[in-house]
Amino acid sequence: MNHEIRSLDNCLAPAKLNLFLHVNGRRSDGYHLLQTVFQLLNYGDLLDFETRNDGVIRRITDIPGVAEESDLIVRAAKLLQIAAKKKDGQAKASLGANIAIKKILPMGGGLGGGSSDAATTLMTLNHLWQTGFSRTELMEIGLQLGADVPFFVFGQNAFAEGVGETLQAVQTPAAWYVVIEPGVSIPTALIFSSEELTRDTKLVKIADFSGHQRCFGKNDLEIVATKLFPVVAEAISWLKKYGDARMTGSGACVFCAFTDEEQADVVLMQLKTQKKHWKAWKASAIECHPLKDLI
Ligand SMILES: C[C@](O)(CO)[C@H](O)COP(=O)(O)OP(=O)(O)OC[C@H]1O[C@@H](n2ccc(N)nc2=O)[C@H](O)[C@@H]1O
Ligand SMILES: Nc1ncnc2c1ncn2[C@@H]1O[C@H](COP(=O)(O)OP(=O)(O)OP(=O)(O)O)[C@@H](O)[C@H]1O
Repeated sequence: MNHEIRSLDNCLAPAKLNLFLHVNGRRSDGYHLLQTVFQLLNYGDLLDFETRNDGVIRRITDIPGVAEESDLIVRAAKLLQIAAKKKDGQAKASLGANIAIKKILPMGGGLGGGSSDAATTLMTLNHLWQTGFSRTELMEIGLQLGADVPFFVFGQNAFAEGVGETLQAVQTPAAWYVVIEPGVSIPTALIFSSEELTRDTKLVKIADFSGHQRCFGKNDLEIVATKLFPVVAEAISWLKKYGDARMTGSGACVFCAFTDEEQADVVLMQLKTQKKHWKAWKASAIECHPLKDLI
């Protein structure tokens, strides 16, 4: 057994955007069948990991509003610990970790923050604990935590189907994205449970997306989210002056793509003077998760 304390600092949990998000149906368990393209950004939460030899898992920084035991980071570490014990019995009984997080991504923002934190935890601890799970095994563990977790473990921009777990790598355009945080937190379940949600968008083929790239499709969750949260509609309509703005995931964040960083800077400057109360930032599209090669 390896008793050495091992650590990795500043591990990125990147944000994702849903470049489009179609709702195609609903399963008998209430979960929705989707088609979406996930885009990774070079912007996100930062996590530090240090192993311990006493089997204890600790989140050593506070996240206001998220209790330690319900934090997706802690739940991910515990699921990995259980899976390792099942696989390797006694040898893995002492696996523990201290985990610190610098929370950058807004909660209920549609950027996949909690899911990405969980995926970064699975990938990093699998490496530090030397538990040897494959990418597919980690994606299966991740799916128990949330529909978006498998994508982050997959580690590449992807066309997703099913509830988000059937993934196919996809080429997306190089771009700078301006993202507006309208200042509300939107619970994903609230949007999916709306009677006004349309669930019958026709299935598309990934080849259709590859042809059109940036302006392809729509976000079916947008109609419901903007009705319940008018500030999201306001953000979309403000950003639409500059391009094809839309909402990511179940909201609340709104984004628009630009070819050049300078164009993104101009939009951010305008926003600063006209809409001082909205937080906004730019990030570039990335092809792979920075921790992809840990697995
Ligand atoms: C909207 C997306 O962000 C698109 O990327 C995801 O599909 C949501 O992923 P997530 O935040 O990881 O969501 P989960 O924590 O798995 O689910 C939250 C709630 O959203 C609803 N939900 C989620 C995903 C899905 N395909 N169908 C659903 O109906 C369910 O009511 C579920 O209880
Ligand atoms: N580490 C975490 N970071 C953020 N939220 C967490 C975390 N752990 C648990 N949660 C819970 O998950 C909820 C959803 O947070 P998250 O930031 O993932 O939303 P989101 O960006 O809308 O996700 P998605 O795009 O997947 O719908 C939060 O309101 C919070 O209660």
